[in-house]
Amino acid sequence: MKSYSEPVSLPSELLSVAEMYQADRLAMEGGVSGATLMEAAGKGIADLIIDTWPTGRCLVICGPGNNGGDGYVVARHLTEAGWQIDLASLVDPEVLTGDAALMRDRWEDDILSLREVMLDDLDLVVDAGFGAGFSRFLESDISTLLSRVKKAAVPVVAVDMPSGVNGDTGAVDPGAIPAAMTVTFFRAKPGHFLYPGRSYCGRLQIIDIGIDVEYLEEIDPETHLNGPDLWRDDLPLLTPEIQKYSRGHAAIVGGGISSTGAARLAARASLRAGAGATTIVSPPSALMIYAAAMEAVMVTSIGEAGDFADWLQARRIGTVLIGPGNGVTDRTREFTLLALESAANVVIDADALTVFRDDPDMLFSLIREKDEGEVVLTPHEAEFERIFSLAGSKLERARTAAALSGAVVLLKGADTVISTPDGKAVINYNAPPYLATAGSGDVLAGLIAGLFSGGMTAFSAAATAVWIHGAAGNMLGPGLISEDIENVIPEILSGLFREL
Ligand SMILES: NC(=O)C1=CN([C@@H]2O[C@H](COP(=O)(O)OP(=O)(O)OC[C@H]3O[C@@H](n4cnc5c(N)ncnc54)[C@H](O)[C@@H]3O)[C@@H](O)[C@H]2O)[C@@H](O)CC1
Ligand SMILES: Nc1ncnc2c1ncn2[C@@H]1O[C@H](COP(=O)(O)OP(=O)(O)O)[C@@H](O)[C@H]1O
Ligand SMILES: [K+]
Repeated sequence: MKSYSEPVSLPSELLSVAEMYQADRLAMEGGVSGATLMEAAGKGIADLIIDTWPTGRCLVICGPGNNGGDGYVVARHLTEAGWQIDLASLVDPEVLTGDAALMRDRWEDDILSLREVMLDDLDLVVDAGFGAGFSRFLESDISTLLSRVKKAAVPVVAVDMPSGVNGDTGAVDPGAIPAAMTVTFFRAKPGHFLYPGRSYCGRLQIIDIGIDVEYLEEIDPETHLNGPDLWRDDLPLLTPEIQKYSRGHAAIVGGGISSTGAARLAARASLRAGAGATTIVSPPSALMIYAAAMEAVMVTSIGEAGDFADWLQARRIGTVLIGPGNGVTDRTREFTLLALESAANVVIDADALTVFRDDPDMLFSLIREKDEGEVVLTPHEAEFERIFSLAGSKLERARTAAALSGAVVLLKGADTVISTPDGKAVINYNAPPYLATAGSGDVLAGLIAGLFSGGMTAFSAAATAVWIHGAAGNMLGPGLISEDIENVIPEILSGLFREL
């Protein structure tokens, strides 16, 4: 199974299953019948198949609902185009109702039962078993058929969702099989982009079936795919009068003598992302290491927590990043609390999250009480688990965590989710697996600090940083190490600024 494919440009709105049904309803109220939508859906899929594969023999698997209805339409159009079609129903076709029953009636050829399905000499399978309406689990006769399809190694085209993949959560039934292509309608769903669902979709195609884009205004979707359209206008623009401190001064709290790399990576990324100045706050014992290693990044030595608070104020620090390589220590904890009490924006990463594992509520109440400045939390799954014990999809967990903590929560991974406390969320999809390398999270945290310093909001800074990080991963490709990432930031930023 191919687990990573190069990103393509797609509409940014993601609709939950309920929002998709709402779009469907609005279209019907607007005068487009359900049968017209279904006909357009099936015809659109058949056209894509005809454009992609040479004419051959295809098995269309039809389920009990409207996803199955789409399957009957695909079968009819492929037949008209000269394909040889076997059509099998997962249920007694008599149980179909509404538009699906209508499309079944327009199918003039045989309908096979599961037992009658032959998989020899097939060129393609169309999976129109279950789509948006899938719930519970795949029954064994269906799983058995799907596993036979998988064994036959025939390419599968999934209608809307691969059967067994949840459109809201990306959860996958053990009986589901990966598609070569998934064709969905109007707008994609979170389950197309959240793992493991994403790796079952193959190439995702979104087709227009006659639902007016104007309905998006009424639906007002809360989830988007991450991309420049969402935050390009927030990028900090430089004017001729600008000077370094008006571009923002970021402080990166550094760790002790044996773990200085993380803060160094973060500090350089912060400068690259646009902080006018960046200073590493070193424990006195490690000062020489930081000082010898850094050029443009400044270094200061602070031992006592009280001195840290005074320094933040005196140097008018706009953004503090704390956590990378800091150690799960009293110092990390005290400095985090002081940063939250200051007027600065705060990015809390790595050890500065873990250090609150026994009393996360204390952290959250300080974040919620913070007068000035915003907060971003950047946990990977294990760190997230330590401070939030939440069940549900990655999207639900990030949303709930943001609401609970009062911070923007950035839950890392191949499908990083970023959510605001009021539930606005993005799913990132441009990050290649080359980024799974030591220190890449430190660079990400530094990018957020730099963008935050430049004046972006917490949500925009987080979303922009994750997208730039992903773009860097794609530019660098195999062999990437975290030190490389900063080198391609200027080129990526130039591209973004050119589009302004
Ligand atoms: N929303 C839209 O705009 C459009 C939707 N269309 C199609 O309609 C689909 C949604 O239709 P439905 O709401 O009928 O949903 P589905 O056809 O995806 O599935 C629902 C049916 O499957 C049954 N079912 C669900 N989980 C099951 C399980 N584990 N085992 C056995 N049976 C199960 C349900 O009882 C119901 O009969 C979409 O995926 C799409 O393919 C298209 O026709 C075009 C327009
Ligand atoms: N398989 C993957 N595909 C894409 N991005 C990934 C993958 N695994 C990790 N990443 C990204 O790499 C970064 C790793 O961060 P983190 O886990 O904090 O590592 P570290 O602590 O070594 O810096 C995160 O931004 C994460 O989203
Ligand atoms: K399907």
